[in-house]
Amino acid sequence: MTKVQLKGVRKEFGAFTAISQIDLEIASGELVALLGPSGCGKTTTLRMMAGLEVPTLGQILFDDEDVSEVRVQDRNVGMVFQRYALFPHMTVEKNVMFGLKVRGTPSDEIKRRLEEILDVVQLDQFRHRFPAQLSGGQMQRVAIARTLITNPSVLMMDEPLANLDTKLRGEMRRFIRDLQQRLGITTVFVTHDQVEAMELADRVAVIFNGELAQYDAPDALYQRPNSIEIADFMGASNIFKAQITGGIARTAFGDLQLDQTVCQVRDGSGHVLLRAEAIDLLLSDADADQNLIAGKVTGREFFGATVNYTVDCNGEAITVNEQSRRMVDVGQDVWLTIQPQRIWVIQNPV
Ligand SMILES: Nc1ncnc2c1ncn2[C@@H]1O[C@H](COP(=O)(O)OP(=O)(O)OP(=O)(O)O)[C@@H](O)[C@H]1O
Repeated sequence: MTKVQLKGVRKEFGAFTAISQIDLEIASGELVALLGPSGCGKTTTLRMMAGLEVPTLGQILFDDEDVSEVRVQDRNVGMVFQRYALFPHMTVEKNVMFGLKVRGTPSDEIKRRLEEILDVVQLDQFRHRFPAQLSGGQMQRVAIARTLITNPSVLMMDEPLANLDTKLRGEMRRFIRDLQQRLGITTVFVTHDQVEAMELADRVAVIFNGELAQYDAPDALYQRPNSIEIADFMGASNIFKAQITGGIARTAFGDLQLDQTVCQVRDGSGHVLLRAEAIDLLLSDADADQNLIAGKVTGREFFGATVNYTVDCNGEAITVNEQSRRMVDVGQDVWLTIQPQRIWVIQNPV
């Protein structure tokens, strides 16, 4: 298990700066997702960790040792890409063994590792098949096995599930998470999918425009984003302007009592973030005595297990998400309520 650190890392391609400066520490055995929109610099960051790109400035350390100048083949990292890059003319087991063969590993050692790894990735029954005879998920498991058999100290995955359909992606996420936890291998995973990052990672590094915008555990990132851009990127639908005065947020639809142990606010302007699933929708105002907002349902989207309501509250459209145990009709007058500790405030800089 290896600890990975990036210290003041910058990457320029000619006159273009892809990464302005990144400091990041990945603990030994941790799974970290690099998350961000297309072109933000995720792959460049991963490639620098792997040794496929040399940083223009800064250092990359593996277990406190500077590896910035160490070549990719000497860094002992395992790479898995979106495209599986399997050898089409080789069977599963030949593909998996390939890395050890070219290293000249003794054949009995290769055989022992092969059995171990085919068992780990549950590919034993497919060992004599060719890549064309496998599903996308199976091919990706071969690609992972081929990397793991070389015993890398760090596993690096660049959008490995991007080619798979939604259901298979879900299965593969659980597979990768299980595998990573069983092996305890330090893993860096590039994705532009927020849900994937949150489901898989111990911590998520959000990269915007070549900078680390936030580095946190998934729940912290989701509940307590440190900017509106991050809140938006993490799928928040209810972000409203507010004026903060004495622990109260004044909004266009009314005053909201805040919990100052959750967000230490000072007086000034900013935005409140109300998670759609944290809001209760009431048909009468008798059930709540604080943070009560009057409104009218103007839209309903049914997703099966859950339903989204759009509620007009004094001209602001608030989204409420609840389980679809009941259905509230469009046009119905309602009240919304939210507990102070579920409100997050993003303040404008002074
Ligand atoms: N070899 C290169 N030469 C010049 N510019 C490059 C090179 N590699 C990457 N870039 C640029 O650096 C920026 C970051 O690219 P990178 O591939 O790291 O982004 P990304 O976040 O992984 O995006 P995506 O999700 O689309 O793969 C992009 O603007 C890209 O065009």
